[in-house]
Amino acid sequence: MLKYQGQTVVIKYGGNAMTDDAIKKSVLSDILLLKTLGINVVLVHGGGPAINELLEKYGKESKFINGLRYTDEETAELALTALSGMVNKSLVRDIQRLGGEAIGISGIDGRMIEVEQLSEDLGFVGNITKINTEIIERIAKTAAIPVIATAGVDAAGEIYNVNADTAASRIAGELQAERFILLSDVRGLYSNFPDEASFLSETTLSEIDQLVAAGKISGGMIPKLEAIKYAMQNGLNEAVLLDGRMKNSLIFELFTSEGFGTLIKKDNLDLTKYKQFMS
Ligand SMILES: Nc1ncnc2c1ncn2[C@@H]1O[C@H](COP(=O)(O)OP(=O)(O)O)[C@@H](O)[C@H]1O
Ligand SMILES: CC(=O)N[C@@H](CCC(=O)OP(=O)(O)O)C(=O)O
Repeated sequence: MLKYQGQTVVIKYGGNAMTDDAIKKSVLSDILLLKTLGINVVLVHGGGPAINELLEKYGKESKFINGLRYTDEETAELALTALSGMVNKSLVRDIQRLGGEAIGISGIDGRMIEVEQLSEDLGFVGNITKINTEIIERIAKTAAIPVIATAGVDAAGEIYNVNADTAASRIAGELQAERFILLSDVRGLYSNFPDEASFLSETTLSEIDQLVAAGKISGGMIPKLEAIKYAMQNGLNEAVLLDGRMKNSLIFELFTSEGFGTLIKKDNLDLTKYKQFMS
């Protein structure tokens, strides 16, 4: 039997990793190959740069607080247009051009991503209250890859902007994914970014807490790591930060024993606690 056959692999494709068309095509071919090998691939995407561009066209400024976009009502509409209209459909079309099948949906479809307001300061930014996975599971069982844009909807039907890392982590947790891979514009996690020598091929949640406390994490990496931590405390076993700008990084990561990006694991067992049983 092939490795991962029948298992679920959730891939989060960040907007900053999608800027080169040739590499994007190569990443999508790899994703298609995984699907052909019988893996239940679920593709969750971001699109921060596409939202920035659209806001600029409308003369609106992009403002971030701790890596999350301040979202007024108009920004929420434009974010939905950029993510669900532009980025999502271009990924679906590209997969189809490569000979595969894909169905694009947003968190609003089937009320997949239910939210409430995260904080007044951020405006229409959603805090996920529930993920309804049924629609994803139904698509994943077919020949098509579910391609998910991460808008959210609240109880009153109001639309919210949801960070794609947060949504992808929650989806991976709910689906009890075997693997959760975040493709970004960086090789992985560094203990002293961007010093190449400080690249971490493996790390744990408590080591990440120490890096955060030491001020070694900034920008979009903050919500990314918070999201991974939350999902790992709620069922997800591990996550991998991977370079989405490198051809075939997904294949190297999944099919070599060393992996390629930064593997994030729960904490190592503190063996001193079990000393009495070890004499
Ligand atoms: N310690 C760190 N290790 C790696 N990247 C970091 C670190 N601290 C901050 N970053 C930044 O986080 C960025 C990745 O987050 P982000 O731009 O939000 O990615 P994406 O758009 O793919 O979700 C990197 O490009 C890097 O500039
Ligand atoms: C609330 C919030 O910050 N939402 C993000 C949604 C897109 C996203 O997360 O895209 P990337 O993965 O490419 O960064 C935003 O507006 O940029």
